[in-house]
Amino acid sequence: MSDKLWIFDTTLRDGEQVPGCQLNTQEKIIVAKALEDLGVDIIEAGFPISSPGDFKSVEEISKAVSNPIICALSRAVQKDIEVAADSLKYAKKGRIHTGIGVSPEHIKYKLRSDPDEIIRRGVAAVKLARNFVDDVEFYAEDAGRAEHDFLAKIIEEVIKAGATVVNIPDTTGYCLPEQYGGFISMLKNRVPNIDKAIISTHCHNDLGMATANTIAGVQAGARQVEVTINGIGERAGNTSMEEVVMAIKCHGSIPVETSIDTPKIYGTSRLVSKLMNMPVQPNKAIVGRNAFAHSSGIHQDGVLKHRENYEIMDPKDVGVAESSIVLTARSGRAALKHHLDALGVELEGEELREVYEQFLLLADKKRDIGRKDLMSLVGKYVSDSNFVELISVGYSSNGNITSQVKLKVGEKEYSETAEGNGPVDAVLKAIEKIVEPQVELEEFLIQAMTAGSDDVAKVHMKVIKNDVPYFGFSSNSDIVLASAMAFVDALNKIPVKEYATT
Ligand SMILES: CC(=O)SCCNC(=O)CCNC(=O)[C@H](O)C(C)(C)COP(=O)(O)OP(=O)(O)OC[C@H]1O[C@@H](n2cnc3c(N)ncnc32)[C@H](O)[C@@H]1OP(=O)(O)O
Ligand SMILES: CC(C)C(=O)C(=O)O
Repeated sequence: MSDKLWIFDTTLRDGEQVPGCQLNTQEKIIVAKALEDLGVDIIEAGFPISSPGDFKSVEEISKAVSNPIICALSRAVQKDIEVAADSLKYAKKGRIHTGIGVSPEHIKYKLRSDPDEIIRRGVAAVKLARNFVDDVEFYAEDAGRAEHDFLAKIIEEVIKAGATVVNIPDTTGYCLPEQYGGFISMLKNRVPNIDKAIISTHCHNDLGMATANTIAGVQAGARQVEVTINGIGERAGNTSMEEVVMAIKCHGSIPVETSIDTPKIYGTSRLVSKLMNMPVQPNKAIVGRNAFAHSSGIHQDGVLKHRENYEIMDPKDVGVAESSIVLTARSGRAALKHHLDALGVELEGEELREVYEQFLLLADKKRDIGRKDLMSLVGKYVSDSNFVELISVGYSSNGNITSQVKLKVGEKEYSETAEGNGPVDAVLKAIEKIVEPQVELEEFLIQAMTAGSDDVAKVHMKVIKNDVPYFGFSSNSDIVLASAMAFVDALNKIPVKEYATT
């Protein structure tokens, strides 16, 4: 039987401490609802004493969200705790998170205090918070640099005072996994009443150890993890939720389970990144753009033969539709063939080898090769199916723009007219009317080849039919005609049998 691992999300508190990432109340509510939907157990919604805006956000999140516990942060200061309690008045389940620094540095230089006084203030803070809520979490700030004896003592005392969760933060991101796990084991072994509280991890990433330390903490007995989406947070950030959740999911040997609905991870990551205006680094584990992108030949061949050769998790499990095979100068024939097949160009043997040689010459010059490049490489191999034939294209403007299009589909000729917000739109709409069942136009790119007004327009188009993408290309000095030709080119890539109902 696995234990429950409580997921405490602090994206809206520690995550929001990232310079330039502050959110307004409405944006915080959007994130809080997404976190609820994702399945987090506790949302740390803010530090209410810090500003009227943060107070309001905690209040509004308490109203907007019903399943997770809503947590408000405070120092071990009477006013902070009273204000935190007030901000939680609408929460169905509210928690006050209070605490104080416990390392020699914090006690001496930050708080200008002594160990006995720190224990007294910690205990008083927990007792005061318990007057307002039953759920009180105590943080032993900078526990990662604390002395074991003192940490064990203060944790014992705050549990006696009523703390239901004890948080052991590696505030400065200093610990190595063995050391951090050692703190948790030490507390489990030495604090007589430790089983009366849940031990929580809160790790910072200053040495890139946040996830490793959190996992070490869980392996040593912590049953709550404090995490943020995309690992955002003060300085180098916090432990990233997606990493911890997926590490646990991938390693059945860690005897805990979470309530996170993992296919919602990617969407939540994008939402937070967009609202906080904070791009996700491309190589970020789980949610980075390249997390499931394979760019070198040996890996691509391996993935194409059997995905698990190079993937330890299914991208769908975290909400990424599929892995991608990116064509670069390090790609091999397997990857090239994979992309050509997707374009409907089936090459083998000598033909494939010939195109591969050309591909490498191009790939050495360009960083990555797109579909347009491929189409120009294989132009002579593309079958020129003319199932759909463009006979004529015209349009008139009389206030409204109306197109007239004549197409031959199979053996039959069709004429259609359509209105649009410009000639290109009107012409494409008329073609869409003729070509049943409908295709969906997903990408449409017009590029000028030179800079003159007599320029030739290059058009690239992607249409979707039955979830399969088809690409069309053309060039002409008449933009409207070039667009119609690219559309028809894409339609001709669709297998003829798909037009059976026409
Ligand atoms: C580890 C964490 O606390 S992470 C959260 C960090 N987040 C924030 O700091 C954002 C919110 N903070 C704020 O808005 C402000 O700092 C406030 C409202 C809390 C305090 O503002 P001010 O009263 O102007 O104090 P200031 O920020 O300059 O200094 C912090 C004071 O709190 C004290 N303090 C710091 N942590 C604690 C604590 N956990 N318990 C008690 N006192 C503390 C410091 O020693 C310092 O006191 P001093 O002025 O007597 O030396
Ligand atoms: C408030 C505490 C939990 C904190 O953010 C830290 O120690 O890093």
